[in-house]
Amino acid sequence: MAQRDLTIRAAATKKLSTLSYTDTELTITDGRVIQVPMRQVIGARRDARTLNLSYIARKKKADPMSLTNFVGTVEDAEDDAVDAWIETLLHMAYEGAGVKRGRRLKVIINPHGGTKKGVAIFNKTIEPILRTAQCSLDVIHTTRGGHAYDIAKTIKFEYDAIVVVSGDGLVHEILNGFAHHEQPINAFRIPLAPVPTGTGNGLSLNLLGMNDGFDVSAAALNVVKGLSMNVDVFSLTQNGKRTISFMSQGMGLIADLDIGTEHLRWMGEARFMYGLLRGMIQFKPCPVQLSYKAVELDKDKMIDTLRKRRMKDKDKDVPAPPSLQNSEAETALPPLKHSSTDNDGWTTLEKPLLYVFAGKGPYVGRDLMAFPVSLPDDGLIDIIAQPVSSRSEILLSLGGAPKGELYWNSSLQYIKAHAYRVKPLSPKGALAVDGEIFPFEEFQVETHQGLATLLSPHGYYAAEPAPRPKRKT
Ligand SMILES: Nc1ncnc2c1ncn2[C@@H]1O[C@H](COP(=O)(O)OP(=O)(O)OP(=O)(O)O)[C@@H](O)[C@H]1O
Repeated sequence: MAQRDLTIRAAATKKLSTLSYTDTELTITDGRVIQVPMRQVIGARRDARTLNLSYIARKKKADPMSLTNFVGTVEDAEDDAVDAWIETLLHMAYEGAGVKRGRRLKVIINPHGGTKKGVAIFNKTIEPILRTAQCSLDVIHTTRGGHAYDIAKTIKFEYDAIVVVSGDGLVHEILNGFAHHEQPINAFRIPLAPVPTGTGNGLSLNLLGMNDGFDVSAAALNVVKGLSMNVDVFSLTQNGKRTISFMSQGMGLIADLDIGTEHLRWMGEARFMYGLLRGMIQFKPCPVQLSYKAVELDKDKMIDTLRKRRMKDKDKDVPAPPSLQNSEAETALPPLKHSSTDNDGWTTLEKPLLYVFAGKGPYVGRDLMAFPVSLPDDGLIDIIAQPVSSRSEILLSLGGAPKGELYWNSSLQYIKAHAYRVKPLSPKGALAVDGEIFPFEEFQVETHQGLATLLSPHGYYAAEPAPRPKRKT
């Protein structure tokens, strides 16, 4: 058993400091007491008598996370004892939590994503964290649209994860590249870890939560320490062409938020709120017919299922990482289960609609928790369909959209389904798939349970649905 306490003289303060740890926490005591959850410890090394501890933490409560190094001279232990102390600490910080040390990473950076700061953020903040964690890096900057698709299509099975320094658009490209890989199932087993530097960073929000969703150091920590989480993805078939979608398909008002505001990219996230207000002023109905193969329509039951599942996930031991290689027979992309003429068990909604939005993962952006009861791997797609109602009711419901209060709007239909189909009733309209513009033409969507893999700090989506609002008396 390694010695649990070390005394070092801190280089910064020259004070004597005690270092100790439990299974879950590293504690540094030098007058102050600094407690660092073991999950946030990423490195420890000894150079002669100097000990260097590295962890990701906030300096002050309101600060973003950052890489912190605690350096000092060992006072009370032989080199061998210090090395054993370091090894036990690192074992608890990594293997003890089911995480491999020194991950091999493919890093794909879109220099043009969002406000074009991806490269600078990677160099200044992300790379030092990954290097401190002894990760090996194979970095590529995309040079054009479609580049990430090509990289994913031919990716070799030699990486523990792909780090996507960009927005949701690049994730969409990578998953579609996997679908055209010669071994698609094995390609989908490579975990993706987003670092939010795009305009739309819904995936980061879903994995890291509202507090950390835009924190690039928290995203880097997820790259180093995240656990594999299987997630459903969708096949969207339109005019015989099959596209993989991982996040959302939006029509009507909701699509206008995304694609009607492309030219306002400079606004950053504010562009979605602008799109929303503009859409509310126009208040155009969405000319589509929606049909779906439903599994659940009861909002209370969906909340209940989410709660039970969350409790199970929190109790779970460290999950075994999914194996990267499948047998030959299992490597083909799953065939489609639902034809475009399939009507058995399908329902058609015969109401004029203001918008239809379907997807996976609670958040689509900071301003909108559209699918609060979404589960990563239930094999279902969550669909919201808003029948035309009064402008004031819609505005009121959108007011609570960041917290998912939209869900409780009584006129909003919330459907969990295996598949759905949309037929446009007019040639004019907008369709956004994972935030990208698609032709406004008939399409069908079905789910593939647990096909893709993400790195996650929790093993579930980091979002808490708003409770049912109390009725006014
Ligand atoms: N070097 C490049 N030059 C121009 N476009 C690129 C380049 N690399 C990738 N792209 C394209 O940029 C698009 C946007 O990517 P991404 O989602 O990462 O950023 P974003 O700012 O969030 O954009 P969006 O809001 O459109 O999703 C992708 O469709 C991708 O094809």
